Order: sequence, then C-alpha cells, then structure tokens
Amino acid sequence: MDVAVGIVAQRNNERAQDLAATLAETLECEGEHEQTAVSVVVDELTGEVIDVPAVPVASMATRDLVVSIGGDGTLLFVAREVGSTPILGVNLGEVGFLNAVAPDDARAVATDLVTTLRETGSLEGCERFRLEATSDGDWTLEPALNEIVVHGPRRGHGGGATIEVRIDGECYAESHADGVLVATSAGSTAYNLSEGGPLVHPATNALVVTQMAATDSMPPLVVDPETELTISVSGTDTAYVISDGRNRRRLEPPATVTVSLAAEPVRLVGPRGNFVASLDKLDS
Ligand SMILES: NC(=O)c1ccc[n+]([C@@H]2O[C@H](COP(=O)([O-])OP(=O)(O)OC[C@H]3O[C@@H](n4cnc5c(N)ncnc54)[C@H](O)[C@@H]3O)[C@@H](O)[C@H]2O)c1
Ligand SMILES: Nc1ncnc2c1ncn2[C@@H]1O[C@H](COP(=O)(O)OP(=O)(O)OP(=O)(O)O)[C@@H](O)[C@H]1O
Repeated sequence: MDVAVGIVAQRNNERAQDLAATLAETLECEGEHEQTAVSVVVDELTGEVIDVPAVPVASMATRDLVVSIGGDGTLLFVAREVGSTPILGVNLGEVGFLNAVAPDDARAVATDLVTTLRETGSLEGCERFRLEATSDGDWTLEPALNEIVVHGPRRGHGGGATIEVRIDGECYAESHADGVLVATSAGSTAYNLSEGGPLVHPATNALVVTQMAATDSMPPLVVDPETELTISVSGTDTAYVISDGRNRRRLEPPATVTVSLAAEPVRLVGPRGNFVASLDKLDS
C-alpha cells in the first residue's frame, strides 16, 4: 500500500528540523526504491525552514504514522492533535521519557515502520490510555496523556482550596490543599513524581491520585483506570482544571469535576526502551 507519514519537529530547534529533512528524504527514496508512494509532510513551522510540504498538525490524524522529534512536550503536543494515529517519538529533549528512540536510530526505525506499513497496512504499538476531565456535563478538557490537575487560584501559601476526592462514590480525602493530581501510568514519571506520587510501570494500567500540599493528607492512591473519580472544589472563588500542563479551564467553586478514561488512547510505535533503566534520566 502507499504510505502517508507526518513529521513534527520541535519548533526553533535546528537539530530537529535537520532530522525531519533527513527522514523525509530517506522515507521518500525508500518508497521509490520499493515502487510504492511514500508521501511525507511536516508541520507548518518546520515547513517554513525545510523544503517539504507542510500541513497543520491536526490534519496528520489521517496519516499512517506521525513522527515526533523533540522532547516530551513535543510528543504531548502531537498526541493532543492526532488522536490514536501511531506516533514514533524521537528524543531530542532533556528527559524524553515518552520518546524512546534516539536520533541516531530514527532513520532505521522509521524505515522499518514504513516497510511494515507497506507490507501489512498497519502497525503494532503500545496503547497508553488517556484521561479526560468533565465539569457537570458542561465541558470536557482535551484528553491528558500525563495527568489532570485540579488546583486552587495559585500554588503556595494562601492559594489553595478545600478539595474532596471521591472514589466510586466514597470519600477518600477531604482537605485544604494546593490541588489534586490524577496521573496515568505514563504520566507517573512527570508532575506526579514531583508531588510525591509513586512510579508506575507503563505495562501496568493504573491511575494515581495524589494530593498536592494537603493539610490533612492521605497517601497517594493507585486505582483501576475504570474507577469513578470525582473531585469537588469549594472554599475559594476560582480554581483550575489542567490537562497535561497546557489545556486549562477555570472553575467557579463550588464545582465538581469528573475524571474518566478518554475514548481514544495514544498509540506509541517503535522500540519502547527499558523503563527501569531509563529512570536514571529522572536524576538530572
Ligand atoms: N513540578 C513539576 O514537576 C511539573 C510542573 C508542571 C508541569 N509538569 C509536567 O509537564 C508536563 C507538560 O510538559 P511540557 O513539556 O509541555 O511542559 P514543560 O516544558 O514545563 O516540561 C516539563 C518537564 O516535564 C517532563 N515530562 C513531561 N512528561 C513527562 C513524563 N511522562 N515523564 C517524565 N518527564 C516528563 C518534560 O521532559 C520536561 O522536562 C505536564 O504534563 C506535567 O507532567 C511538571
Ligand atoms: N512544530 C511545532 N509546531 C507548533 N508548536 C510546537 C511545535 N513544536 C513544539 N511546539 C510547542 O512547544 C511545546 C513543547 O515543546 P517544548 O519547547 O516545551 O519542548 P519539549 O519537546 O518538551 O523539549 P525539552 O525537553 O527540550 O523541553 C508544545 O506543547 C507545543 O505547544
């Protein structure tokens, strides 16, 4: 079959842009060699600096494979835009937990994936579930691959709220706190870890509920992703719900937010790397 690939390079990063150009050329040549059309597009910012056709990242959702070149933030951005389209993460970032492939391996891995697509029409990948936050049925935030945070007007002294967490209808915690964080397994190494939550091996499907600077704190709780989770905020005029640190909604307490599994998981393709070995990266 003909193969359509999208490449997103971290903005203002010459190394990422150069790698995008190299990958585009390699994959298109590979197609010619095998007498199959491999069409490659890049994101609009990258298209301003390299000679490859450019499209909005959201329109890459219809492609067979999207390559994200950058750090975790770039992969989170791509994942927000392309739904369940297979994503290959190439790591040029400081931490690069979500991106398992090193830049030197990117050409070989992308070529293998395109060969598999050509021969079988699909890619096997690891699914990483996402979370979505809904407020009283009014709105739903963009799904989170790392975490949903509910917090008061600001972090720190005088900025918290009274926050109650209910698990399947039962009150698990009620306290004045800066906020509450609900992380996915994939997000356990991110904000969750800084707030004292546990690491969760990515092969384990779980949610972690962690209070942030609570007066009456409970230990972090690991629950099944299907758990019914509600977070009620009161005792303040303003609060926020934030998905993966970027997408946010303002609440006017008292307000209740429901956190649940999103319909579409993220599909990561390519070698996954070794989770335990990569924990070294978190020390830096
Ligand atoms: N105090 C904190 O630790 C803190 C505060 C705010 C946001 N964050 C994280 O940043 C994420 C948003 O990332 P961004 O790049 O758009 O913002 P950003 O530029 O503020 O980067 C935050 C850092 O988190 C790292 N990171 C992101 N996802 C990770 C993961 N799954 N495992 C390990 N490290 C990870 C990134 O590599 C980066 O070093 C949020 O989802 C949240 O998890 C962390
Ligand atoms: N090609 C792009 N087009 C539009 N926005 C982009 C692009 N690349 C990155 N961004 C924006 O930048 C954010 C993440 O990139 P950021 O510069 O924070 O680096 P990163 O990938 O996390 O790497 P590092 O680990 O070096 O910080 C995304 O959330 C997105 O908003």
